[in-house]
Amino acid sequence: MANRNVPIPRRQLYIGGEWREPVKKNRIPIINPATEEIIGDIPAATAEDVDIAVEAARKAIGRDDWGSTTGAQRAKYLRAIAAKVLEKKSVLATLESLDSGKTLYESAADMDDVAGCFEYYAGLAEALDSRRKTPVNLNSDSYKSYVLREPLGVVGLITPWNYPLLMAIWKVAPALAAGCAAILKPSELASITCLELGEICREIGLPSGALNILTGLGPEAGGPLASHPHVDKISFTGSGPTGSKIMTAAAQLVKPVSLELGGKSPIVVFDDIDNLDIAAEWTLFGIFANTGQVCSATSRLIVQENIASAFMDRLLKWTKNIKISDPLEEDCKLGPVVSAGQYEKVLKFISNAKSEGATILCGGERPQHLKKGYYVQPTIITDVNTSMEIWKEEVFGPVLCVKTFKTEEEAIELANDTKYGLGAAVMSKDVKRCERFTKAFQTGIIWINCSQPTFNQLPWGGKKRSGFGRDLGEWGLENFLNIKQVTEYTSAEPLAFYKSPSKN
Ligand SMILES: NC(=O)C1=CN([C@@H]2O[C@H](COP(=O)(O)OP(=O)(O)OC[C@H]3O[C@@H](n4cnc5c(N)ncnc54)[C@H](O)[C@@H]3O)[C@@H](O)[C@H]2O)C=CC1
Ligand SMILES: C[N+](C)(C)CCCC(=O)O
Ligand code: NA
Repeated sequence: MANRNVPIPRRQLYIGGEWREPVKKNRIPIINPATEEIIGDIPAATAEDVDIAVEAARKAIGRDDWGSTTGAQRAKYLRAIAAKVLEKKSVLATLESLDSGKTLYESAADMDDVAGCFEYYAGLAEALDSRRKTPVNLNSDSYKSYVLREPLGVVGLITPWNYPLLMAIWKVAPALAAGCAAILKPSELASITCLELGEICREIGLPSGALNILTGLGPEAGGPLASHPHVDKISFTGSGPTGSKIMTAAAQLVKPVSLELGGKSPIVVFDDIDNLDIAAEWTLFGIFANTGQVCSATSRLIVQENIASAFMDRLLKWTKNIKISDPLEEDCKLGPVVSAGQYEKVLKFISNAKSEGATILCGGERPQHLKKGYYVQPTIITDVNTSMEIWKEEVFGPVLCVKTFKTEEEAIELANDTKYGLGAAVMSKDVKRCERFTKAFQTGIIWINCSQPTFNQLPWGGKKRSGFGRDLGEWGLENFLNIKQVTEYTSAEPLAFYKSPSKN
């Protein structure tokens, strides 16, 4: 077992390059979901602190040490942060697991991804220097033009608890690469590693105010950020209802938002797959990785009828093999869900499915051997119909629901039978069929013969109620740029639109 005695640092808000006590001095307890124990606390920001942080961010943009940097200069900061994250990887990963219940293996992988994301956007920041000013040919003798890509300004980044540091970095790295000054508001359920990012920024000497970190409750800290008149954009990842509130607040000021909001993604398995075990493992990974707390989790299995019984048999055998334990134990593959609230919510979804007539094929309860902690067994639910809650609503827990199909048309209809549109997976060795599904799936992310692999280079986001806008890739950077056209009149001739007074 990893060292669970890693001390939990007691931090303040990170504003203007310094640790600063919240104006109202409130703090929120940190709960370890594996033990239900309070292991520390985080500062709770309110509107007063948001004002101070926005001011610090605006100052940073006005100062040469941040506001006049080239992409290449900012890339140096991003690379220094990446190196620090790797240097502190083992402590950061342990803190992430203690705070969120994520398995240590997954937390460590997240820290590699965090460093990789900073490195990736360091490259894009450098490349931005040659793209900063693009001449545009107007086919005109009288006008000359160019287009500038500039930092958008002060941006608010509101992020969830399921990948606490990684989801923050998907926004922080491109925002800093673009030259924005950012205010990060992580989830109150898991903020430790985001506060440690503040310490890293201090250590590497990131110019003050370029990144500010405000922990606190959603309505008290996130709300004032979303409605702040001097915040130029909000980028949000989290639940649909909160996304809707943020969009409403931002709409009052016509503030742009990008929203990445959950899903109910399908995985369609065809009878032509060569290997049931390979497909079964991807299906498992698609719903039980991170204990199912993944916005893109493929939580609806749609399997061809003639292989359904064989496939479900394999799936059950694989599921029985998942080690459920304290997330710091070696080989743990399923930890607790993040909080008491999430635990109650997941169990309620399961009991509602039962009362609506579905069958709990496996799991559905707390594991016998774990008396404390917010643990839920990996759960597979069959005899599901499309009017059931379990088919329609995002559980955000280790719960897979299953339906069978006969024809391709039926599979597509089932796959798209959702208000969400984030991800979708198809498992088949028929290349043409996979192409047909790629076109038919109404989502922003398509996985063929896999589920969940994610790369910094690729756009991440959805359609329908899964939101709009894209994180990652060049699209992630564009989120934080203002496109400015500059047009110059170069002719010596007058405009000659009005009657000239000199001719009176
Ligand atoms: N799509 C995704 O990646 C995620 C989906 N969820 C889903 O959402 C459900 C609820 O989880 P929560 O932690 O409550 O998610 P949430 O969407 O409420 O929280 C996400 C972030 O928004 C902030 N927030 C909350 N209310 C706000 C407001 N009025 N104004 C501004 N910011 C606000 C939170 O403090 C947090 O930083 C989960 O059970 C899960 O189903 C949760 C986290 C991530
Ligand atoms: C793809 N993965 C699992 C690394 C990240 C998913 C992001 C999310 O849940 O919002
Ligand atoms: Na926690």
